[in-house]
Amino acid sequence: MEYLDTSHFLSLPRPSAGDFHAPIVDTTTLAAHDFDVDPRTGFMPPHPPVERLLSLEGQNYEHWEDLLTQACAADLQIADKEGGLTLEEERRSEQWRTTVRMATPHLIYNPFAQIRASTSKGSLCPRMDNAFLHPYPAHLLPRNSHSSTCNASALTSLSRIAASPVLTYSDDVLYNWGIIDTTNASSSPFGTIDPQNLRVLTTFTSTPSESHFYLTSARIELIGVRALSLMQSTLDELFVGDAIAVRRITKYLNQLGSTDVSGSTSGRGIIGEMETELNKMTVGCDPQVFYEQIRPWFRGIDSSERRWIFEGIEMDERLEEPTELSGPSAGQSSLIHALDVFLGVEQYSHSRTLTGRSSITSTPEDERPNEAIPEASSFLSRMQLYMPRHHRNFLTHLQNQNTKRSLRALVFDALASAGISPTGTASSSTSITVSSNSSLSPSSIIDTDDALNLLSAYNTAVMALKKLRDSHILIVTRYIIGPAARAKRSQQQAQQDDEFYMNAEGVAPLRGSGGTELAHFLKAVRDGTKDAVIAP
Ligand code: HEM
Repeated sequence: MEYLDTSHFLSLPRPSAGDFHAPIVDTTTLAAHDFDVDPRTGFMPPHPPVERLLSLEGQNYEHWEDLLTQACAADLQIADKEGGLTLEEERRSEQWRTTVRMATPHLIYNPFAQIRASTSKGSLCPRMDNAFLHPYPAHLLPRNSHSSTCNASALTSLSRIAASPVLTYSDDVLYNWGIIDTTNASSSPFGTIDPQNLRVLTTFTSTPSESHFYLTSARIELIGVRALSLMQSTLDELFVGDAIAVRRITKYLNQLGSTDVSGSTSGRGIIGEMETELNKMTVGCDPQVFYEQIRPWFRGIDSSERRWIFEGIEMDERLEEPTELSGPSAGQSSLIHALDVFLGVEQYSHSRTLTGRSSITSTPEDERPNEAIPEASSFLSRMQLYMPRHHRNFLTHLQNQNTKRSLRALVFDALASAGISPTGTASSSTSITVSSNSSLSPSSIIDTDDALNLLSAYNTAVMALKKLRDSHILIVTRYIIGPAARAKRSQQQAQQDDEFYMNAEGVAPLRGSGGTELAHFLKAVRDGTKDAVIAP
């Protein structure tokens, strides 16, 4: 590279974790691996994450691993569990915290190295934070608050790269798996990892329900690999933008969303397969176990009832108390967001106004911290902070592609080209006036059938996504809203009709681990998805 001028784009450094906020143009190629998206495993790493990180770049992580192993062995319990902690449980959790306090001043935690290793190992420190935090009994807490063990250097560095010091979806799902039968590691018909051959590495509760909860998401990620591949093919065809491209894109969209697809393993489109897998949550994850034992471990600052305290923060004046720390949520999955962006649905489903937070709870403007992404960001933008950096870049890239050549614009342009207005009225002339910024190539003429087929395939894919969200709402109802309502109104008979709870009055707004007022938020996202359907 020495012969290139320093201002040549190939000479520009690739943005590193530390340069996240630096104004450097990302000149990396558009190859999938630059975004840590593997053609066989998508957002999951192609190889099983290392189970025990001993050292990385000359730094020893064995002590951190030991502390985590000790936390698992101590069978730590959530402090505000039903009936509270027993004295023995309290003693065990305090003993472990003391070990952490004594050890951490001597342990170096380098989040930069950790994040570079993220494709092979989920972050240790965030999982430790949650283990430190949630078993803390109220009467032992300073100022009756939670406390976190994130040390000074970790907080400084993490805030610079806008990564979360608490647990994220990628820690729980993307980098928290191993293979059950290693002789059968790639037996999937699609040449990816067999979704049924996965096991979970670390859980908080050691319950099969918690493992099943993570594995369901992991399996959905693996099904989604084929969706990513169709997106890639569609983007290639969008670049061509002629009549053949329109027909090919129609085929790809049918594979994505149709209910009757030849060659599909389930007879459903890929989004339908993802929905089927989502519904299998009920097969191995018990709603009551989830609500009472698992979910409390996922609380973030914005879904906690108690304020968090960051031990040691006062020892470094450069540190600011984080205000944006949501708990892990599949809302942090890049896959569903990618589908939203690709289909051009996100402007409806995740509009800027859809923050997931009520006006009552949002921080007044003059008290807002100076963050890269402001408090009033949409849920989608906020959740991107919790994604691995390359995946976040992938979504940004997809969004940038949309401003140049969007699938949704192609549907409108193909209809216009065929003389059909999106409201269904055929124009008197079938001649085409291709505007200079049309998604179609200048000499392309799209006939009526092709345009209508494209419209139908597009709408079907959007409706498949809406249907996935319908099922998700039912899952959330079964796993959170129902148990919460039952807990609150235990004297009343459990209501059979799940949808009832979504509409029930008098039930205080429940918060998701992403900090949203979940019932209102999820319905708004689902309805927004439906609004993206283009009327034929
Ligand atoms: C027991 C299972 C599940 C529960 C209880 C649950 C709960 C929630 C909640 C409460 C939210 C609102 C955001 C927040 O505050 O966290 C949410 C959002 C979300 N969840 Fe789940 N979830 C579950 C499983 C899944 C799975 C397996 C997926 C993968 C497809 C998923 C995908 C999403 C997405 C994409 C969002 C963002 C909203 C949207 O775009 O529709 N969830 N989830």
